[in-house]
Amino acid sequence: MFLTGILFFERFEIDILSGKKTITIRDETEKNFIPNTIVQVSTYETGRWFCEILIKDVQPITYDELSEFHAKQENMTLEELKAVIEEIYPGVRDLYVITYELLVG
Ligand SMILES: CC(=O)Nc1ccn([C@@H]2O[C@H](CO)[C@@H](O)[C@H]2O)c(=O)n1
Repeated sequence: MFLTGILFFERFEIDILSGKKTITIRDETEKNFIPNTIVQVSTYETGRWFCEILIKDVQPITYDELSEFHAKQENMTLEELKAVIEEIYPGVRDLYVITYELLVG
């Protein structure tokens, strides 16, 4: 089955709603998003809904392939992005870049 909802840490909500953060990087448990489908977005902490996104693309990537290009789309430096991913997914090297467009905020 494909995924129709996604959770984000509250600390990223403002960046998502302002359009500064246009990708998320997830592990294989969250790779089953389908391009051109709408996904409901809620906070990880309390499950509070805060927007809808349109999935544009899902592409596999390894941790070592992450670049300034991805960091810019996360509104972070590459060092910050790698630290965040290492914190959320310690030791995971096979990841997925999910590109999305904000629909309702
Ligand atoms: C709530 C939960 O289960 N998982 C995640 C996993 C990732 N992310 C964010 O995606 C980007 C790359 O990983 C970074 O901006 C992360 O902080 C998130 O907000 N929540």
